[in-house]
Amino acid sequence: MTTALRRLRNYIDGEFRDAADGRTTEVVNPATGEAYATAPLSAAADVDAAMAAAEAAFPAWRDLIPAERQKVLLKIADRFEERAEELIAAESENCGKPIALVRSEEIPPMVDQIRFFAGAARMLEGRSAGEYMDGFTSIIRREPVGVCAQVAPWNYPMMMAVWKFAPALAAGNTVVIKPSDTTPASTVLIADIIGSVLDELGHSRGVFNVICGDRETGRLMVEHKVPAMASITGSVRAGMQVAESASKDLKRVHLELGGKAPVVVFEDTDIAKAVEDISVAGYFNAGQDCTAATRVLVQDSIHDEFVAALAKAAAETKTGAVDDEDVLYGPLNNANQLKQVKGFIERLPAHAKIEAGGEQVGEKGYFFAPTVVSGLKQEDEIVQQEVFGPVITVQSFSDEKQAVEWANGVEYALASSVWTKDHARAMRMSKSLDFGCVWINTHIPLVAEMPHGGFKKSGYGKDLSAYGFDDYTRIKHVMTSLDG
Ligand SMILES: NCCCC=O
Repeated sequence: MTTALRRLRNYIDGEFRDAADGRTTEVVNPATGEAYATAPLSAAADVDAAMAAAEAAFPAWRDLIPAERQKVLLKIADRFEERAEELIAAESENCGKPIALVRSEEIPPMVDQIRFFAGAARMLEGRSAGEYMDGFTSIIRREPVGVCAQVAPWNYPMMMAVWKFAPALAAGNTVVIKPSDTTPASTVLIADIIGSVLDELGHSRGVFNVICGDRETGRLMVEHKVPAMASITGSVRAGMQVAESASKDLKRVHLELGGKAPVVVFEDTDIAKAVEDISVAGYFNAGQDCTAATRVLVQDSIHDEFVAALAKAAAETKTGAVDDEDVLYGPLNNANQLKQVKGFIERLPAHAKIEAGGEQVGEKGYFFAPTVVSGLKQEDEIVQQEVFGPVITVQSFSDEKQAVEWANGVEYALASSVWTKDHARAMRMSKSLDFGCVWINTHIPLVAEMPHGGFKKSGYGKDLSAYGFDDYTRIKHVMTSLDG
């Protein structure tokens, strides 16, 4: 007996709609490998409709006093809490994520982040107004950018949607957001939540629109004439395409494109604590995290002890069913990602050694074992490229200079960490590490008040924080004559 697939829809101007031409894609639960829903495969007509709704809603939303936008965001945050179990269920089915961890690790920060941006809505800053030429006063207006086209990734579909819509709406922009084609369910649910709040508080539902679809849909959004800004979290390849498309009409671009975080462990570190924290930061969310503690560089004097402890921690780490509370992570997000991760392992050079894991787990779904690979060289593919799977690589370094050179010797530059009891060394390393974030004796925590974003091929623009908020605004100089 076949069960009917649930039908997800776009959310445009306050209405749930199928794609105009009726095309759909199947949405697969990665824990089972089975389709559970269909989602629209949106094309130009759908993108036009969503952009038109966001464009029509923009003037009224822009012109609200910030306190009114704050009220909307605070209510959205409350509603996220009230409907948390629905969000958790959707996200867990989207991604195969352990239910208990979505509840404890995703819902509270998301709610906090929305509340942070609700506050930011009332903190639109400009530098001092004043007389910079005799007889004239200059002031700064900080304004929203306009309609924002936003493309979210599949690793944290709900949270990345929050990182995009919350600062954009707080600053007075309107939004058209596209979830990944593998994970649309939680974003469609978010549309229901935001739409109902907008309605209750008397605002146009066109302020927030969701378009489901694939890369081509994303391209149509970015190239569309309406949005003033394109924001994407995704691969370097996707980011470069967005930057190129956006350059045709000089749209503002905001890119978060992944990482290859070095985890630099010096010989004076507390090995047991470092191993415990690094294995959680490397395997959480199946390593599908752009800041994952994926690339360990360990000082040669403690290398063997450290690798043995890391391999033991990997063997004790559990992946499995969404309702198993002992599980640290679920499956890889999709069949293609499983193939990618397997490919990295299959192509390992002869000098590499698999210390733990290295294979798929179970026959159903896309689970992969917690893996440790040692004996690697700086130029190896698995050291240079983002694996986005539960794989921690280990290299052995001799001194601080070599550690810095290897840590910085990749094209990504999002996050990093240094592990040492020597404060001066930690401070020297935090200056030398060429990454958007340096953690000291920890790895992966983030807070709404601090920026998340990288350098080099990790992209540009910040998420979270007042810096992220500013990215969704533009500044205008107004100069007035004092002669009347
Ligand atoms: N830990 C959150 C990282 C966001 C991007 O993957």
